[in-house]
Formats: sequence, structure tokens, C-alpha cells
Amino acid sequence: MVTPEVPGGEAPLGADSEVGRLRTVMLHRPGPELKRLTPRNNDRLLFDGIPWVSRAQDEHDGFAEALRSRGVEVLYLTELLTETFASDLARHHAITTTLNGLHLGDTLRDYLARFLGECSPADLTGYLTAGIRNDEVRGGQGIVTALLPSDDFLIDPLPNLLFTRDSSVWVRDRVAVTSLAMPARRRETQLTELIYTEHPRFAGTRRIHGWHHEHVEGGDVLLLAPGVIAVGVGERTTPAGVERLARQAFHADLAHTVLAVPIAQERATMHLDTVCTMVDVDKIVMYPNVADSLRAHAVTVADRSGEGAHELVLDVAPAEPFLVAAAKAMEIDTLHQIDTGLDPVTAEREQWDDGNNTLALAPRVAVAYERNVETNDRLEDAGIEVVRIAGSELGSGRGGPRCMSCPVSREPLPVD
Ligand SMILES: NC(=[NH2+])NCCC[C@H](N)C(=O)O
Repeated sequence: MVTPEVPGGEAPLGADSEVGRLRTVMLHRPGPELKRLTPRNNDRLLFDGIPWVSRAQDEHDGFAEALRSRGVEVLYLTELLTETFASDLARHHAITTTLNGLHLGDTLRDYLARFLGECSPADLTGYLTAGIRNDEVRGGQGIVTALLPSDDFLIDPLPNLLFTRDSSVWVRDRVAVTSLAMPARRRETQLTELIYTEHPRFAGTRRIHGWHHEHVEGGDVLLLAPGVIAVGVGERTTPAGVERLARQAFHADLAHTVLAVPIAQERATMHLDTVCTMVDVDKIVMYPNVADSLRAHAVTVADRSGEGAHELVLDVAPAEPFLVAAAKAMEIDTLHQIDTGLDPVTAEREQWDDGNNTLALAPRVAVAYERNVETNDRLEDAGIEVVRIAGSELGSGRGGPRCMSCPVSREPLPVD
């Protein structure tokens, strides 16, 4: 359950929908890690271009300002991380997990452990997020430094930290620290897990997943309604990942139905939130080119007499059209679809530019990239207020307002 608000205190942690009034959100302002992108490494680092960093920062500041001007508290991931590093234990943990890659060798690993161990919390955040290249180390010289190319990263930069929704997702009052599938992103959740474990703001928060578990990415997790979670299964979230998440959610009484939604294994549709996002309690903006083929298996608990989450007996229903299965689980007549774009070509262009990837600030109020003109018009025609933000540079990482934000606190939806 989302806990009731403490008068005068911070907003209670958690979210039970994608559209309850947004109170607190975690963002990552793009920083030096984006300056590491080159035409030779951008594919591996999952960017489709080389962003103009200062413009991306301006756009991101515009996004944060749009949220603040509507009463949303903005937390920044790197500030939380630096505060987390006030703890010696957290620093030690971060350094050890970062350096356990097999490409380093003992000489370099020992040197880097000492070097990072002596850094200030802010510098440590900088190195762990922007990475370290072979030609930047001042010690630890030996076989590895001599033989690795000078521009190889000893610690990889994390340009996709920008997409904070992928690295954690709240389900009611618990947080799922996710387990990212792509090698370029695996380290991100070692950092988010530390924040949620060690930062005083999150003291006592219970977790329902972790970076060492089966792959689940937050972009695939949609809280369709209190008790109903849709999870995309494709390039990023594996069938085993959904199973673990569903078991944990059922066991902790966070949900009664999980819809497992297979999605095409393509770059344009890497996460479920590239295909659809909620903009009202019963409205979803959706890519029409896949809407007809999108299907879902409703997963429920058939028998909960066993002890632990792993002993729940799950029922997996045959696949049904997504909108049908969703409406049933949400106990509403219809989940109304608002189409991306106008015609199939505009839809394809605006889907690519994250037209579906909206962030709801409240029922019928959503943040969207301004460039998706046709989709935004359609949202307005359907009675949704659209808060438009610039995203020409931000978009080169293939993510929109929803991927770039992890809602940490939303008001529960009014019960009618
Ligand atoms: N939830 C999302 N759709 N996130 C988009 C993530 C984009 C990022 N460049 C990646 O490939 O992982």
C-alpha cells in the first residue's frame, strides 16, 4: 500500500499507478559521461548519435523546470550517489563491484582501488559515471596498461544513466532495482541499488529485485492500475525476469495481475514504454502499427498456500489482445487507445522519436517531446493537457520523458 502522507514531511515513497499526481521524481542531468561518446563507440554505448552535450543539458534543465513548476520535487541521481558515498561502506562496495571486471588484472585493480578509495565522494561519483580511459591513469602501469589500446575504457562511462526509469521502478511502497540486459548498462543498477540501500532518504525501503537477478528493465514495467502491472518481454526483460518480478509482487501483495506482453525484438521497440504509456486512468497513447498485434498473458496466483514467493503456484492465461486483457485486469469497460501520429508513416517517425513515451504528471496531464506534433495534437483532442519539452539532443539516446524519469512518489489514485 502507498502510505498516507505525513503532514509537513516529505511525500511518502511509492507509486501505485503511472498517472497519480507526481510528487517526487529521480532524474539524471546528463554530464561528462555523454562527452565520452564517439562515432566508434556510440553503438556499443546504445546511442544513435553524438549529442551536443551542453544543448542536451539545457533541454534537460527545461524538463526539470517543467516538472518543478508543477510542484514536482526533482532529485538528481548523482547528488544522491554522492550523498550515499558519505558512508565508507557504500564507497567500498561501489569500488569493489566496479573493479571486479576480468579485463583489469591485479596491478591495475589494486592501483585503481587505492586511487578511488582516496577520492572525495563527488570525485568518486564522477569517475564511476564518466569512466576512466587507459590513457588517463597515472599509476598501475604494467602488462594491462601497456597492451590495452590507449583509448579503451578501464571503467566504462554510463551515458544511459539518463534513463532513470530503466534502472529502478517503484511498485507501491517497494522499489525494484532492476537488472539491465545490455552489457553497456549493467553497472548502472549497482549504483541505484547502493542509493536505495544506503541513502538516508530511502532508509528502510524494501526491495523486490536486484542487479544480480534475472533481467528486468524499468522501461518494460507499466503500472496500469493499482494491482495491475504490465511487463514487456523482449530484448531487455526476459521471461524469467517477469516470473521473478511477478512472484515478488504477488507475494508482497503489490499486485493481483501481471500482464506479460511479448514485444518485438527491435531497437525501435526495445521497451514496452516505447510502444505505449498511460495518460489517464483509462487512456493509453499507443503505437498503432503494433496495436493490433500486441498481446498479453494474464498471470495470476492459482494457489498461495506455499511459504515463499517461489512456492506460489501461478496461472498463466493464453494470450489475448493487450487492450482486452488490460481492461479485464483493470476492471474497466475499455482502455481507450490514443494513436501515435496520423498515418502509418507519421506514426513510425513519431514512435521513433518517443511520441508514445510520455510522463504523466496527473490524470490527463502528460509531458511529451514537442517534436511529436501529430501525436501531441491527438492527445489534446482526447482531452490530455500536453506539457511540451525540447528534446532534439536528448532524443539521440532513444528515450523520452518517461524513460528519463523514475517516479519515486505519486499520490494514490482517488478511489471512486
Ligand atoms: N525506457 C526506455 N525506453 N528507455 C530507453 C533507453 C535507451 C537507451 N539508449 C538503451 O538503449 O537502453
